[in-house]
Amino acid sequence: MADVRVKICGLTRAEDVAAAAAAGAAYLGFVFFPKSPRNVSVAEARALAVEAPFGVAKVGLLVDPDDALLDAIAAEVPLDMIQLHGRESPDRVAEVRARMGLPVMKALGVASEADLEKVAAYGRVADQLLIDAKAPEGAALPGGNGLAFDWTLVQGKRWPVPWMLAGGLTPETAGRAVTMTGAQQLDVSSGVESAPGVKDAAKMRAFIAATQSAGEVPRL
Ligand SMILES: O=C(O)c1ccccc1N[C@@H]1O[C@H](COP(=O)(O)O)[C@@H](O)[C@H]1O
Repeated sequence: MADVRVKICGLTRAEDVAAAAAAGAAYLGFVFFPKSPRNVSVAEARALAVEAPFGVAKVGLLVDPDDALLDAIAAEVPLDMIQLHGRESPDRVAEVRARMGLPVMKALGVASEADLEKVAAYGRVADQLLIDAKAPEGAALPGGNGLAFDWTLVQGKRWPVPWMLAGGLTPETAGRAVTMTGAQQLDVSSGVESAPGVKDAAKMRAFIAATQSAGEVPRL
């Protein structure tokens, strides 16, 4: 049995927050990005976050946020972590971390070995890394596209801080993702939806169950 921590991202309804937590999610993600079908306003995120069960980490996903948005979220939404999913530099990651007084997880889009060269610089300033598929050129969203990357790129890698695997994961692929990469944390959004932005409780349960019954996490 693998003790894998799962983040369910892009929650927009109270019933989905409850279902994700009941299924065993370790992290709940709220997307603050108007182009996303999973976007929530600051007020909507607050309503969801205050009802989230104790002990489940609430993560705010932002894409190149300005300080006004950060301050509005800090004032209203009880979060435990910030996920930066844009083109934020290492210096900006450090600034956001200090401004919010919260740990920051920096997402890095990966399509080739060269993309992993950035890990060292971000590993010095971020608390966690999220290794995601690189969004295609011209895509409306920098993540949440249901696209996977070549997992062999992360096999055997050691990161300076804890990391999550993301990108196109589904209940059908989650177990193999854990076994192949040794990831101890997975992040999923579109793979547990019945339509863009609509979470599916059965898929969330199946996803988390698949991670827990995956083979022993190999020591790579
Ligand atoms: O989910 C979104 O709408 C989103 C928008 C903007 C940036 C990131 C987004 N989601 C993150 O993308 C990855 C992969 O998602 P998927 O499982 O392939 O749909 C994940 O980290 C989400 O948090």
